[in-house]
Amino acid sequence: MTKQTHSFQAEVSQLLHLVTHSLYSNKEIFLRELVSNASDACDKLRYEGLNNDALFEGNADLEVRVSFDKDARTLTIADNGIGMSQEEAIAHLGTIAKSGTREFMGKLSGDQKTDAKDQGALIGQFGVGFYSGYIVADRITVESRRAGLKASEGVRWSSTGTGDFEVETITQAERGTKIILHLRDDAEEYLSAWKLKSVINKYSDHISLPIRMRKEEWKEGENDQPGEMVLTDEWETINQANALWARAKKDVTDEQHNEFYKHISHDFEPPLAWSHNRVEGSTEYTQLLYIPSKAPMDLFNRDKKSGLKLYVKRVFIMDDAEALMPSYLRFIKGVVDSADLPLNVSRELLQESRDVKAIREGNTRRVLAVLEDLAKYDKAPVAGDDGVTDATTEGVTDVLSDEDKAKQGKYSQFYAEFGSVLKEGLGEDFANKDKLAKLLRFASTSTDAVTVSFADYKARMKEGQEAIYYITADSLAAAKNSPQLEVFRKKGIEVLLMTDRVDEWALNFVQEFDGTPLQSVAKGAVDLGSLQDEAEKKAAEDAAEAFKPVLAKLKEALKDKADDVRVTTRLVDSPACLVVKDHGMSMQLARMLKQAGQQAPEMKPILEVNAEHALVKKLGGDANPNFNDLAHILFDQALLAEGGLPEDPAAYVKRVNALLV
Ligand SMILES: Nc1ncnc2c1ncn2[C@@H]1O[C@H](COP(=O)(O)OP(=O)(O)OP(=O)(O)O)[C@@H](O)[C@H]1O
Repeated sequence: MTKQTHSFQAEVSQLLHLVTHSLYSNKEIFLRELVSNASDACDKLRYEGLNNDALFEGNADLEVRVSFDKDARTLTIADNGIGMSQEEAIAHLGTIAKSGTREFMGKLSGDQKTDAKDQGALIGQFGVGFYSGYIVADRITVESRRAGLKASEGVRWSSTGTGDFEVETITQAERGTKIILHLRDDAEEYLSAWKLKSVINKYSDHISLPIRMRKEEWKEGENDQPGEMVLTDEWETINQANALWARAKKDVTDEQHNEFYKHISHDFEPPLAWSHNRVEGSTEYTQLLYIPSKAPMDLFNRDKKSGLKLYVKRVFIMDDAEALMPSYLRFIKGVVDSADLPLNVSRELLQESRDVKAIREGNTRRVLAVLEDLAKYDKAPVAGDDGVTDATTEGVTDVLSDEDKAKQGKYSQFYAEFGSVLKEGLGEDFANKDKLAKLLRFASTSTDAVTVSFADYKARMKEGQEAIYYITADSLAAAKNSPQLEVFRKKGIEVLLMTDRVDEWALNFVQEFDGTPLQSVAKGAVDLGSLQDEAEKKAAEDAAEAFKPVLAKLKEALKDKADDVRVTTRLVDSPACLVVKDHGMSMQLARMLKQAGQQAPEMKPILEVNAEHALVKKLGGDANPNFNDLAHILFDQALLAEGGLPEDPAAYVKRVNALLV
């Protein structure tokens, strides 16, 4: 192929512009990105080579070489990994491969307020892959040959990073890729072995391949000239070159974990927590699991692949090994390195393997244990609390180690990001249902913060209270103002306020907690049991008795709308409310299903009326000429109060207006 010129994809030009204009404050990350790509390329070769030994071309010692040429002012990062064909070089280096990068770019350019410096700081943490080379280079030349292709089928790609790039065919004996950076004037510092080593140590020490540089030697000066370090022909390994997860736990620093996590997840924030273990027994494996700090944008896509990489005896096998984690923990990132699985294991085989099942169960247990631990130290103040202690930290002494102190607040952070997905586990993972129930947090009538666990609630239950009361609603405001809460408020009984869309579905799987049943305050008749005294019970019965004739008329007037009408003691300030039968679907869920275009059972709610309320009293007997209109208004208002809409809003308005004039 003679030299051809191609244009960059529009997003690449945009990215390159940002890279060159805003990243000067954090230049050195380019090396992390290029070494990371080289390492990925070697992993790919090792994997493809499992079934095709010829790809190694007689050399299976994979490595990355970093070298520089002071005179030519170039820095080269070379690997003997999978390499690129001509088509691959055009496709991969002319477009943005990572969907995450594209989203990130969208966010950056959408936010006009961030100036170039802030943008620089942001992308600096995020990493922009190959294109980060342009932070320090005014031209990048890539020479590559894909493993298995003929020497004459190599490719040279070259660009100044402005608009277009050139490609031509070259002959390259060794497979793999050389990234040659023609350094800018202000990037001369990278022509120093000392500088390069320090950056590689900082960012790339976790890379399991050897990263090699030419050894330097001190050479005495001649003729009174000062001595200097000169490069020799010997290559030395400058990193630890063993897989991070295979090292002893105590030998891995937090910074190394942070860098490794960023390398495997492409996340730009450090992880919230991690767990690193060697599991021995009938199935042997090493697990290194990270809980991210932030949820990805596609968290609720249940088809999203898990974030675990599978290795077998240090050989990379696959990304996104979904069989290693249950779907509700799909946000966990990390590595599993198995000692037992065959090297040629396929995705299909993974689904059926007993070892994999054991690993999945082990991973699940481990993640839940980390979450339990974070939850134990989560110091979330409850309303009226001075923030010093609360029920969640009970049992924890005041003298916390620094490590435990660092855990404070992390569970709330985790829960805000991932609480909803965790709830999927209630329906998915019956073996761990009890553990998951302990990890749930809700707002309640005592606090708007989503921090109340079932255990906290139980510890605060009133004497004689027999159930954990909760209400589901579309929003916190709707839940808090729900008429169904009135009697609970009056009696000072806490009610959990559940406002997450999945709550009602998830609660189907949790009927009780630690022996105490869960009871929706919007379902069935209220039975406060021994929380109600005899006098109250008697008064309620009398009121119901006296109200019977009106009730009969109400039932008749509303027979098309209400399944039943009854007198209730749950209301204090409101005239009426709607409830559903004990095990019925809540009105809120039925509405949600309908909105989502799904089948929801046609159901008529029960209208409960407060016989003590002035409006209800006004309904009166036969004499009231407006009885029918009032009855409908009562029903429609109860519907409005719980977030619904009257079936015929115009008729409702007409009725109210008729009474107002
Ligand atoms: N050293 C290399 N050897 C082989 N291919 C490479 C090398 N460097 C880059 N590539 C190819 O170029 C593509 C683009 O690289 P870039 O750094 O922009 O993002 P990325 O590495 O794809 O992100 P991710 O790591 O998520 O795949 C890579 O996916 C890879 O196919």
